[in-house]
Amino acid sequence: MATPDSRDHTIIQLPEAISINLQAVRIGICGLGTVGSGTFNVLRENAGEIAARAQAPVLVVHVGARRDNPACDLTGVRVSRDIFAVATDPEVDVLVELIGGTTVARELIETAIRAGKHVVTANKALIAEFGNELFALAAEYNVAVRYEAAVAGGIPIIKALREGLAGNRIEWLAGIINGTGNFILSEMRDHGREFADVLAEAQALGYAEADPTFDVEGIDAAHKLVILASLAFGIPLQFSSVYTEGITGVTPQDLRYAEELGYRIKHLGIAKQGDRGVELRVHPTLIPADRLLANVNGVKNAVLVEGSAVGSTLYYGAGAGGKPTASAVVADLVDLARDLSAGQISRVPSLSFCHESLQDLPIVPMAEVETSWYLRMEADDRPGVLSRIATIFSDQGISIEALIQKAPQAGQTRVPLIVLTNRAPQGKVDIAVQQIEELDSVAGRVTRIRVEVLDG
Ligand SMILES: NC(=O)c1ccc[n+]([C@@H]2O[C@H](COP(=O)([O-])OP(=O)(O)OC[C@H]3O[C@@H](n4cnc5c(N)ncnc54)[C@H](O)[C@@H]3O)[C@@H](O)[C@H]2O)c1
Ligand SMILES: N[C@@H](CCO)C(=O)O
Ligand code: NA
Repeated sequence: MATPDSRDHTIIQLPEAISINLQAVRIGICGLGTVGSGTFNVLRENAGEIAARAQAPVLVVHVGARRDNPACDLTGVRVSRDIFAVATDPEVDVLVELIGGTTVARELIETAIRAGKHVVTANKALIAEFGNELFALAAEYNVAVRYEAAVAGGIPIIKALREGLAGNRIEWLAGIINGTGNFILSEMRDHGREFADVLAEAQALGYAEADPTFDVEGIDAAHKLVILASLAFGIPLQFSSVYTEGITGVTPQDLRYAEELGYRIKHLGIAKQGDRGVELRVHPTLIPADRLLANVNGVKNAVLVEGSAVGSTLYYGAGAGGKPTASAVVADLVDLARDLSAGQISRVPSLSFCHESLQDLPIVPMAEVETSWYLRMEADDRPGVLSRIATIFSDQGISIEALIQKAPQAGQTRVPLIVLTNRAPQGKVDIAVQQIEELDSVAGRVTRIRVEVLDG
């Protein structure tokens, strides 16, 4: 590490209390898009507080970017078009990877680790899919890989699970963990806006992934859920085990009917551990409208964690966006700077549990996962139809909590019928739905959305 006065770019005003003789932590940022530019600017704007907390100036010395970003004043900072020049720069202590994706980003991080650099990343796809390998490589080279920004943007949920809740057995967690998806559902519900129109706005605001199907098909939430589940239960990262359903099938009609029934539809990531193993699932979910999670709107995220000792705790804040995500990246940098000054970079294991203690618990098959269900169908409005449907449910041992028949829509002979069931395994519901879809008196497919009450 260099002393700040040995560099020509030390133009940041630091409080006098921070000794100028302290060694600076030298940062290389790769990727100067939404999060990269946010991180660069937060480090500049809050340099005094950051240095006071880190007990050392945290200085960006090298930026790797395809092009400059007008939002960032790069005067005095080395800039390379080749991001690998940052990963091998002997003057860089910590590489911040903010390019995204799992190919070049993986190679970049591995190069940095092999060059003895610590890494901070916001890349949930990379951690979820290749985190096991990256953490092992980092351990081999005695460097840290930090990823607070990878889950729920600015909310310090990784910190909470790795450290704050370390005294608990985590029973389950449920979260709104994709800002773009929550923004879309909120705008559709509150302002009747079109899905595609809101998605375009989320992209313009810098919330969406480079490929927005990751947001709307639930893949991004699945990446994040896998990370949360590993931290919560001490299991290796296993992206392929997550059941993933997005929000593209949620209609304005269902948002409205849910509301009428006293529920809201939210896209949730849910991880639960029980006697039969671990449930890992991402899907739209009806939750009672009076729950805190039901009232998390727009780009906000929230994660509800049920711990054996603490009970329920809830973490809320901005789930996407440049500055909020930068807040998490910079928090990792401050943490790392503190660890570096204490000479203890692996004080907290990457996945909270010691690597040797990670346990590959069985994943509960979806057919066995029990929830309540919202089922909507179009049925003939004539005697006997309701009792046929009710019999199909009772034959599968599924009890009906509510059955509502709506008025027919203009020009329609069939009526929308909504069934709310009590808790039942998905396998039973699959059979009942198939039998209902085969009835002549029911048209088309049955819309199915899970219902969770999220009781602590
Ligand atoms: N945007 C958010 O709100 C948010 C929140 C949390 C995490 N993330 C994650 O942060 C990462 C960055 O996201 P973003 O929204 O800032 O994306 P972005 O597209 O705004 O920025 C990425 C930048 O990296 C650059 N880049 C990509 N490949 C490069 C290469 N090979 N060489 C040089 N530059 C390259 C691009 O030109 C772009 O400027 C992603 O992993 C994303 O999942 C984003
Ligand atoms: N695309 C992501 C960014 C934050 O991880 C989201 O909308 O939540
Ligand atoms: Na976070």
